[in-house]
Amino acid sequence: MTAFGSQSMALPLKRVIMRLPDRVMAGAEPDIWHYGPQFNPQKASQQHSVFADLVARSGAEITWIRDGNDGLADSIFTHDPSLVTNKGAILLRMGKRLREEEPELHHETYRQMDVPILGRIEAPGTVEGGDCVWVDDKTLAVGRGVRTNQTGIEQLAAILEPLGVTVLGFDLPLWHGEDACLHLMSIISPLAEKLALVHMPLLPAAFYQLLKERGIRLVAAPEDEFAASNGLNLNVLPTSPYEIIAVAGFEGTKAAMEAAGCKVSTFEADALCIACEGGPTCLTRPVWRQ
Ligand SMILES: NC(=O)NCCC[C@H](N)C(=O)O
Repeated sequence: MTAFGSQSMALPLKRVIMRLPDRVMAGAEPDIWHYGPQFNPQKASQQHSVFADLVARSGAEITWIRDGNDGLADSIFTHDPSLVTNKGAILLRMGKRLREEEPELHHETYRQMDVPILGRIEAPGTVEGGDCVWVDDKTLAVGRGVRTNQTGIEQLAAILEPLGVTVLGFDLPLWHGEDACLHLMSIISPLAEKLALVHMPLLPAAFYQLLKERGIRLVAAPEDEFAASNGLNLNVLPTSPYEIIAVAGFEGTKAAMEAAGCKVSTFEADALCIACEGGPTCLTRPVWRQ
């Protein structure tokens, strides 16, 4: 069995699931997928390859989902179709209909890795991984919005209850509408156990209060960079506490993380992340953090 277990957002990343964009994004129609004008599949592939090198150089092992011509362009955002706990993986159910086949790809990958399946979200429930944030190893915050609904949150809570994990739902705003992607992870990225980068204006107030109560220090990302990046300045990946991978070009956000003690590596991602509404966190499904 492959080692697994991940009830933290920032412990050293040992293994992730990723998917190559080269074939699955090749024919993607931006209007169908809600991708922006910077979308360019060849450039996206090159940028993904630079990002994958950064992940590999951090010491994390990458398990690749099988490549193919299935046209599931968003399946490169492997953070979303499943969640991994210390007792196994949970197959989620996507709120974006174009993504509904993706949890089965993850199922196949976990079978190959011999990672047990702890449970799955069933219709009419929906939960996307980008809406799930481990506040600590016994508390999972979940954003209730366009992608994740109340039924899904209740199913997730029932699956996690035997592990002693409390699931807390927080309402997200509609922001840019139901076709756009706004996950809870679009407005917070943990940087270390007690440190997180946030876009303060969109944080659910009760979630903000919970973070404060738990002693988590919040680093506010510059608001103009959030607007300029479509929120992707904030979607950063800790490969270890204080070791961060971020999208290039957002110097204020980088400086804010550095001032909080982080070491930040960047990669160009206009055609990949900014165009397709998913950043470094979204491109990885952590399977093992320890
Ligand atoms: N966790 C994330 O924020 N994932 C980003 C997913 C982007 C993808 N284009 C989507 O709309 O689902």
